[in-house]
Amino acid sequence: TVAVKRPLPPGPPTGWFGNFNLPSSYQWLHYAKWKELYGDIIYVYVLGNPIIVVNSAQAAEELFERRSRKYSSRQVQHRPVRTMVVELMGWDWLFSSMPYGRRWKQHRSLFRRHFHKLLTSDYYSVVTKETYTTLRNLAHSPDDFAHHLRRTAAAIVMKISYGHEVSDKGDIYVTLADEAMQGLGMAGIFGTFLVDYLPFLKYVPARMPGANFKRQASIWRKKTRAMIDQPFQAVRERIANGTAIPCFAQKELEKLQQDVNSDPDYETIIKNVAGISYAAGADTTVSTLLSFVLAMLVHPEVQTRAQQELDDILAMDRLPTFADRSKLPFIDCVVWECLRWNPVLPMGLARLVTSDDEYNGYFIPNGTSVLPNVWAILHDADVYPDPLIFSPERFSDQKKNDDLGINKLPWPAFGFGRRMCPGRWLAYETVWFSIACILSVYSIERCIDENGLEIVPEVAYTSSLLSRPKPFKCRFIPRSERADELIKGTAS
Ligand code: HEM
Repeated sequence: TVAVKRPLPPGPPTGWFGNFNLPSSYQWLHYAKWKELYGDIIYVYVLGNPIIVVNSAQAAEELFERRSRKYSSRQVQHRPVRTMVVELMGWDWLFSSMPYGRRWKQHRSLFRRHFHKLLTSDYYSVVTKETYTTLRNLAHSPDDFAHHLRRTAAAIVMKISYGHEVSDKGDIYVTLADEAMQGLGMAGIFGTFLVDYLPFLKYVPARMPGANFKRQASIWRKKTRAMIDQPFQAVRERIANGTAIPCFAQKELEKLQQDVNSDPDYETIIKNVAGISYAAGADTTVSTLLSFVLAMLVHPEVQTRAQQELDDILAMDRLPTFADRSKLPFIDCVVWECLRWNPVLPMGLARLVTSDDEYNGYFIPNGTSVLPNVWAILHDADVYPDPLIFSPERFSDQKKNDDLGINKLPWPAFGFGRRMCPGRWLAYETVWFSIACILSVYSIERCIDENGLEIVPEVAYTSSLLSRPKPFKCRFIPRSERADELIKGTAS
């Protein structure tokens, strides 16, 4: 029999030399537009790199979930090489970018052992303490709300991973990690640097004209190493001098010391897993929280409704606890809508197909990079009516939604299948608790201009791999004298 050659999925035509430029900003919006022209899956061939963009939930489910065996890898030794980030900038310890295989599984299973859904209650006390600190910080310097929210997210993961108490300003490890992450944010979208497509460019000497990327990469590389080495080293030292604070790194290191048959590489795995919570967990959580603040300014009616729900349960006399969760369903809807409205990773994290495949009659070649357009999936108007509107109510009657086949919970914000975000339980609880606490004691209000008119901030997001609201201003005002007392009371 003669094999029938299937066509590649449709997509924009590439020039003779494969000289096609992918959109370099707000990719998700471009690809969502292309969906109207080319459909659910789009094929582009850029300088020898086949790329597929997945634009619908249905295609994402089929490929990433049902065919997860083929679609759960990131880069391998060939393409997409992500040469800039992984090889030149030293992010090889990040298991979110590891190829599917034994090494990734070792990392992921160690991570899961500490961040499993059933274990999130272990972290309630850390989340509560750090959120309370934020409530007080918001009273002292409300204009710095973005900084305070960031501190909460950073402090929670640093405490859990390293037992490190984050200081309010200029924390040593947070500063190190932020500097390293800045480079990742800039280089993180596949194809930002030409060297991603043409890996041999990595051999270009750094002195050469045009080799700016190499000089930049070596500066970033030092920061990347410091971020992963220094806080871990501090835990090792504390164990050695008997002052260890309970945390992920301490527990695993002590276990390792008692295990005579351990794999010598295991300490590296512990170190890598400790480092990833900050890399993957801090900015993602902050972005979601900033989306929440922005949404409250643009949709004050949502804030009123959420506060009504909180007041009915708490009578404005106490702060919420995790035990109140089941009685505050609207706060859950707000969290889901924050995750959907402007997803933190609008293009998810790229995957790699590890053998030839076929989808809907189209051929998908081995080695194709697969980019999930999470933004398009969560803004499909057939599934999320009025997708651009922030409307938590859409999630309030899941039974009715299921019957109508609409408003599915936006899990794609956390990715898909075997590589889905393993930190999602902690992330969700952190965001939920912050929102519940903030709204129970603060009113988030618009600033007033010189003519006494309210300023409605623009809903504008950055176009980086990790998208966050562009800076905006607002006011955090304690809702009452009792609210003020509750905020002060968190210090005790
Ligand atoms: C609202 C906050 C968060 C969002 C929206 C988010 C979203 C995501 C997404 C979209 C992925 C890629 C999944 C895929 O390829 O299908 C991912 C991966 C990952 N996330 Fe999160 N995340 C958040 C918070 C966290 C936190 C707090 C942690 C750690 C404590 C974390 C740890 C990870 C790790 C380790 C991976 C890599 C998984 C792998 O490749 O196997 N995330 N996250």
